[in-house]
Amino acid sequence: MSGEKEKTSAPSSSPYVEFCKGVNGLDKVILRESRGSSAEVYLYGAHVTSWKNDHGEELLFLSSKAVFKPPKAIRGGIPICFPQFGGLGTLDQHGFARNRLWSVDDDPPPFPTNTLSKAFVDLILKTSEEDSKNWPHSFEYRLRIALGPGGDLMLTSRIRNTNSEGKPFSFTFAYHTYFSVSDISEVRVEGLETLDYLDNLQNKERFTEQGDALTFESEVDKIYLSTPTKIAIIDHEKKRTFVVRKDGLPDAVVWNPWDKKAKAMSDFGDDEYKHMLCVEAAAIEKPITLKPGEEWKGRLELSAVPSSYCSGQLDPQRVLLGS
Ligand SMILES: O=P(O)(O)OC[C@H]1O[C@@H](O)[C@H](O)[C@@H](O)[C@@H]1O
Repeated sequence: MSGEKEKTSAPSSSPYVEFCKGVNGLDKVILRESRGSSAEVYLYGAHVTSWKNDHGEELLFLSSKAVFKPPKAIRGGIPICFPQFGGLGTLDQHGFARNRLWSVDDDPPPFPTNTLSKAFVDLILKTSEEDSKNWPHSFEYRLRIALGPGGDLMLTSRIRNTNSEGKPFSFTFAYHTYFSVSDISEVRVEGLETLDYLDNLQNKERFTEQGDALTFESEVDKIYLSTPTKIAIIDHEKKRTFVVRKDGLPDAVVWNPWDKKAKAMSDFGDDEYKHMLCVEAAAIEKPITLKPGEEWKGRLELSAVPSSYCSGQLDPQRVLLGS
């Protein structure tokens, strides 16, 4: 894919980008960086299902019961919620992008910033006749998924209104990232303390978070509002910190189904809630509105770094203020 200009029906692979088949023969792209990190992306949903560091350790949670069969969305990895987050509209839960077959975009418009990465793939989803019945708008959604030389995973969404009759459209959005954690009761999230949130478990009522980092001992489903561009997920047991950097995405959803909801989900193991946490960079409270011809950009950058200890406590300043 990298550097290719011509449109070809079967994209050719390189040492950095391999086009192959995944579960159930679904088309899959593997990105590899020279130091050993990798990522896997299904064209079904433009869904990242794996992100490994240069030691080959998996950083995303993927359920052992995930169903790789349309129209079910894949449970785990990074589902794309577009054009609707959750049930906030008339569409099916989380919109349709996560259960559509995307195409490889052979000739994407140039990116304003130069990326050092050679391990990237550009995907595209356009309006289909079927979707326009429920969401009567014409759009082009371009997604670049890139692995940086240091193993960072970067997702850039560019969504354009291509309506020809002058109609604007609005949407809500989330990168529904499932992080893999050693034990949910040993995890802290920093960067969301003192913020307002809507609690999905209490009719989306608005509350204010206490001053401490978030910890987990029961089901959580909250939409934090106007969040900082950097959030840290600290896994004490693994001594690993995930850093989420986001741009164009003011909100952040934190979700763990805990035991009862886990049992109710057919594509999720009963105990798997212990090993995952969703922290989702999102635009929910204020939907994005695009006039015809306008484009919106939303960027997610994930990195995983070894945690450092400072008098028995992880030092949040180093994580959140460090570059
Ligand atoms: O089962 P789904 O459709 O993938 O959704 C999973 C969860 O996704 C979260 O983003 C929502 O806040 C939760 O309410 C929801 O349960």
